[in-house]
Amino acid sequence: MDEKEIMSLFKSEYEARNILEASRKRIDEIDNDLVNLISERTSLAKDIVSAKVFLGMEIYDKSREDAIHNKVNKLAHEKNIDDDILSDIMNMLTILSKNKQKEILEE
Ligand SMILES: C=C(O[C@@H]1C=C(C(=O)O)C=C[C@H]1O)C(=O)O
Repeated sequence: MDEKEIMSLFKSEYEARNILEASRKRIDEIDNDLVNLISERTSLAKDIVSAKVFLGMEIYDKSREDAIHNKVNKLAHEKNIDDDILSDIMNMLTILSKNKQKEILEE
């Protein structure tokens, strides 16, 4: 999009400020949802690590993480999101889960 095209999107400064404010409000709501979802994902650690101990499995499961990365890579392409960045985010989520699983075993 060139600058001329962007400038034609709004009729006034007032309108542009309103769009900015409404978009930021929606981002705040989405961030809230994301944190709640991350918390829910991480809180599955107790059930997961308990089942793994019973089954004699390690906390780290490479094949499961590879499957998650493949799935998210496909979604990144479908949604036109940078796949390396989405992969980094998934890595962070798996670290949260593994750290929580370790913490539970140390209790
Ligand atoms: C949650 C698990 O434990 C680890 C964390 C994973 C995750 O956060 O998705 C996936 C595989 C494991 O390395 C699991 O095995 O499912």
